[in-house]
Amino acid sequence: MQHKVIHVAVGVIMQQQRILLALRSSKQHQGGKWEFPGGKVEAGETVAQALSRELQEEVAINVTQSSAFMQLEYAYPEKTVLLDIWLVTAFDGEPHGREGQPLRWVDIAELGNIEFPDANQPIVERIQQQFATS
Ligand SMILES: Nc1nc2c([nH]c(=O)n2[C@H]2C[C@H](O)[C@@H](COP(=O)(O)OP(=O)(O)OP(=O)(O)O)O2)c(=O)[nH]1
Ligand SMILES: [Mg+2]
Repeated sequence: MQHKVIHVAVGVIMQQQRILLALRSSKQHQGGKWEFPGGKVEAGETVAQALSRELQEEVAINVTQSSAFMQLEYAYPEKTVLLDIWLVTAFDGEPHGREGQPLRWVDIAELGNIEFPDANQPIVERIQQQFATS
């Protein structure tokens, strides 16, 4: 059966070769896994607007510099998502989990060791390709 595709704004928040991750609560879809903060694009919003809103709501930052990074559609058994992934390279504020979720900064080189939602593998590969240090 063909379901509606859920459009999601996702922020790869980068600072000094590290990326900010948040733990999805066990009650959420793909719960217990680490994610790039973000959420669903609402009707009438641009993706950039959704990204700014979600990052303010979830991790209390104000995005000041971002650029489109990649898009990826992924079919979970229960829903299909279109992840619209943006690189956030500057922001105001000190990130904290406004919904009680733990946050962590992870070195780009360590991203391969993190348990992400199943859709995220190509995102991790692309970040590591583009920002490899050694
Ligand atoms: N934010 C985020 N969502 C992801 C990632 N990878 C991935 O498959 N997803 C999926 C999980 C969810 O089905 C969907 C995002 O929904 P969400 O739960 O963040 O949406 P939201 O913040 O608007 O939350 P809610 O109001 O519906 O509770 O995208 C990721 O890295 N970050
Ligand atoms: Mg969310």
